[in-house]
Amino acid sequence: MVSELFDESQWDPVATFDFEDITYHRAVESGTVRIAFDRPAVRNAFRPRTVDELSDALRHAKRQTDVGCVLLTGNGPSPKDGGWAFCSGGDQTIRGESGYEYDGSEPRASEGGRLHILEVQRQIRHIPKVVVCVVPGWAVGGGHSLHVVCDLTLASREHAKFLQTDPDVASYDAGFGSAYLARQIGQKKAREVFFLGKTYSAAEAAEMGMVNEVVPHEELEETALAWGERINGKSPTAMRMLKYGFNLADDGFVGQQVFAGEATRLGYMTDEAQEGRDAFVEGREPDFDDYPWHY
Ligand SMILES: CC(C)(COP(=O)(O)OP(=O)(O)OC[C@H]1O[C@@H](n2cnc3c(N)ncnc32)[C@H](O)[C@@H]1OP(=O)(O)O)[C@@H](O)C(=O)NCCC(=O)NCCSC(=O)CCC(=O)c1ccccc1C(=O)O
Repeated sequence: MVSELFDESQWDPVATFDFEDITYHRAVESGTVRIAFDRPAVRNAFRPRTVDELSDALRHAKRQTDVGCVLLTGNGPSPKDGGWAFCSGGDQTIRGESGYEYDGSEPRASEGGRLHILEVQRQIRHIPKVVVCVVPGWAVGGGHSLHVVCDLTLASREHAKFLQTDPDVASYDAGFGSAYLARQIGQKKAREVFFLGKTYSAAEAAEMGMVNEVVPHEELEETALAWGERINGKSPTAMRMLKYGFNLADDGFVGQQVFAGEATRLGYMTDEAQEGRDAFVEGREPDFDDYPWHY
């Protein structure tokens, strides 16, 4: 069983990979993929292997031109105690002096401690698709930050809980996890999340503006899939430009670069741009007379 909420008839495994810490599926009937933490016994805490796998799955999803929506969730419940989690952040049991450490048997063990969940945050931020965080239980620490960076968050009414423990374990996401959270819920509330470390229910998180919708636990994944279908019905170009437009001001020059790159792609697709290319290739002056100075 992948997860108690997972409907096998709606999904095919993505065969390219042999993941250990996550599962990766593609919807049978729509351009939606589902990437899920699969360490429910530790509330889906991530270790370096988990982060590598997440990164590989996101890189693969990015390149699927018929996929418009990525669902990021956590499998469950825990076989130990039945508890549910999206993700409880970095696995504290393998945290070394300079980051989270591979187990000695893994090929990358010699690389030392890693903090590369931040690279995954940037992948989520830049992927030209809508990423929906589907929260079936705890979203804590680095798991909370992942929910913050996703485009939308859908939460289980009964089991979703939101908590920032970073300062309890002397960690600090001083990037998207805190500063971008403040954009979502306001400075006072974001500071409360980190400085008081209170646990918020799904309803409270929705009230604060960091969760889009709260649904009964049993309906979580079917609602997420329905959101994916809705998203996939829209114009890919419009959705991509909107995502990058939403990101632009907060992401500085990188935000501008990503948005401008897509604007360049649109430019390349015009006859006008092709005239520029053809003129160079044919060794003649370009003739842009047919192309108006639009206003
Ligand atoms: C998540 C809890 C609130 C759940 O509480 P509860 O339901 O009572 O369950 P427990 O009995 O506590 O837990 C069950 C079981 O799971 C183990 N476990 C839970 N979380 C972790 C974890 N993060 N690491 C390792 N193991 C975990 C727990 O020990 C139990 O095991 P048993 O063997 O059954 O006893 C609660 O569990 C909790 O508070 N967990 C810790 C949350 C936490 O502090 N997370 C780390 C925050 S720091 C972080 O995530 C850093 C991330 C990062 O890489 C980063 C780096 C640089 C900049 C920014 C970041 C960033 O934040 O993203």
